[in-house]
Order: sequence, then C-alpha cells, then structure tokens
Amino acid sequence: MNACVRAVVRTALYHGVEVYGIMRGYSGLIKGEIVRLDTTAVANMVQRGGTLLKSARSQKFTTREGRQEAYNQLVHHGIEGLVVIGGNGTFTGAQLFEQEFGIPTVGAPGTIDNDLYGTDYTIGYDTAVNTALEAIDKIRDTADSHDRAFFVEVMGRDSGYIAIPCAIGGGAEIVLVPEQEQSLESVIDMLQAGRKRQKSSFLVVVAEGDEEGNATTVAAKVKEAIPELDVRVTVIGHIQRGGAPSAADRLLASQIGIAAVEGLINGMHSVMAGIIDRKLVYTPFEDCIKRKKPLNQSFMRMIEILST
Ligand SMILES: Nc1ncnc2c1ncn2[C@@H]1O[C@H](COP(=O)(O)OP(=O)(O)OP(=O)(O)O)[C@@H](O)[C@H]1O
Ligand SMILES: O=P(O)(O)OC[C@H]1O[C@](O)(CO)[C@@H](O)[C@@H]1O
Repeated sequence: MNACVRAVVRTALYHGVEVYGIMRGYSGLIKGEIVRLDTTAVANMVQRGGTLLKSARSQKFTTREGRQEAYNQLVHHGIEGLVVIGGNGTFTGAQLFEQEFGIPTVGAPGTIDNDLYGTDYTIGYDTAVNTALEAIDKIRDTADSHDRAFFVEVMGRDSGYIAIPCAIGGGAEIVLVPEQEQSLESVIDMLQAGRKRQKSSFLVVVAEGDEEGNATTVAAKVKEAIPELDVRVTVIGHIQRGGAPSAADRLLASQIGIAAVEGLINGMHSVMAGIIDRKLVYTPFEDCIKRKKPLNQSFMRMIEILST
C-alpha cells in the first residue's frame, strides 16, 4: 500500500495538485484525521510493508449520517477529489458517497486476495503469494523427511487466488478453493491413490474460505478416513499480509497510483484503475463490485497433471 500512497502523492505534486492523506480510511475521514502530505512524507516508503495511512473498518460510514460527516470534513479541508485504496467494500462505500455528495473518486485495487474484477492483479497479492510459498517450501522439508501429509491453509477470504499459485509453485498434490467444488471423498481417494504409488509425503493447500472447511477441519476428516497418515496442519496466517513488497507489487502499486491521480485530473470518477493484459484500464466501480473475476481453469488442470 505504501508504494501506492507514495505514487499518489508524488503524481499529485508533479501535476501541481495539493494532496492530503486520510488516516484510517473512512473512519479517519469522518473524524477529520486528515494530514497534508508533501514529497518527504512519502520518502523511504516504496519498500515498506503496511500503510503509513493505517487501515480501519468503519461501520459509521455505512450510514447516511456518517457519510454526511465525512463530506463535511472534505469541505472543511477543501478536498475536491478522492483516491481510495481497497477492495469491494471500499468501492461500494465510495460509489455511494459519490452519488450522494458528488465527490469524484477513483479506486486503486488494494487487497492480497486478488478477487477484484477489473484488474489481473491487486496490490499486495504477489507479495502475499511469495510469502506463503516461502513458508510452504520450508514445510515441505518436514513433510518429506518425516513422511507426513501437510494441510496448509492460506488466506484469501472467499477466493482461491492465493491458494492456486501456492499449490502449483509449492508442488502440492491437491488444492481446495471456494470457487470449485471438490468433495472430501475425492481428496481421500487422491491421497489413497498416491499411497498406492508409494508416495510417502503429501501437500494439500487449502484456501481459508473453502466449502469443505478450513485446513484443520479437512485434515481431521482425512485422518479419520486414513488413520495411518501422519497428518499435520499449518495455518500461514497474517504473515501473508506484511513484509517488504515484491518487485511486481512495487511496480503495480506505482502504476496504479499514477493512473488513479491522472484519471481524476482528467475527469474520471467512480472507476477503479487496474492493469489487464499489461494495459492500464479504468473499470466502473459498479462492475468491480458486481462482477466476478473468473478463476483460470487451466491452473486447476495443471495441478492435476503435475501431481501425477
Ligand atoms: N455497503 C456499504 N456502504 C457504505 N460503506 C461501505 C459499504 N460496505 C463497505 N463500506 C465501507 O468500506 C469499508 C471497507 O470495506 P471492507 O471492510 O469490506 O474492506 P474491503 O475494501 O472490501 O477490503 P478487504 O475486505 O479486502 O480488507 C468499510 O469499513 C465501510 O466503511
Ligand atoms: O485481519 P482480519 O481482519 O482478520 O482479516 C483477514 C482477512 O483479510 C484478508 O487478509 C484480506 O481481505 C483476507 O485474506 C482475510 O480473510
């Protein structure tokens, strides 16, 4: 996020536009936690994880009264346009806010989950995948030397975008994702088939939102069905949300930050800046919120082939 904030600030200043940072998202907007940002405020930030603006959820912004207070703060500070970084919820709020109060807003896709329509990748996703994969590589050493079956849970809320590259890159036998139904019986069958082929260790990547349950639940059910299997569970957790951003994320965040500000300056509003097939695109919030980014089915096939 920091790399995106930095790009937004520097682009605005480059075009002679005054820029303010709003602390803690809509919550800080309502409370007037608004600070003027100059170029030094974002110096030494491109390589840092997290966000200097902090992050918070705001129940109050979902109410008309809360949004009125937010608007009053913008008027008070003379702010005429907004760049919002976030996911579906952030854009839903921004769209409503713009409809009610006419403040032009451009969005930047900021979530590790990569589940946003209108961009191939979201800011933070590549870093999260690399972090999870690094952990999986280490887990594999134990799986291999101790002949164990590891069930590794990765983040992604209701999506399997993090799980899939982790499964392919981590050499997993099975991946469980919310977008695709896969019965527990089929998981058990695949593990049994592997055992018949004298396979001694297994890696199953489970997206946290999978229909069959989280990694702990799935592992317990598998253990019940195959008691001989030495089963372990690892939940990778919030380390996926932090750390220095990858090169790809720094580049993406910088491109999007520039595009968001230049979009606003050029009169765009209620759109999200994204990159599709390496090209900059602006997608209406309406589509980002309502449409689903389809899962690449060829990736699922790859896992099946590569685990043979
Ligand atoms: N229906 C809505 N109306 C008004 N504001 C909303 C609405 N939904 C969400 N928001 C505002 O947007 C904020 C961010 O939404 P949310 O918590 O869903 O995160 P997000 O942007 O989807 O990112 P992520 O879930 O990936 O962290 C909420 O705290 C809330 O203030
Ligand atoms: O830190 P919290 O509030 O528990 O949220 C965790 C969720 O946020 C994300 O990290 C990003 O949306 C999801 O992958 C995860 O389900």
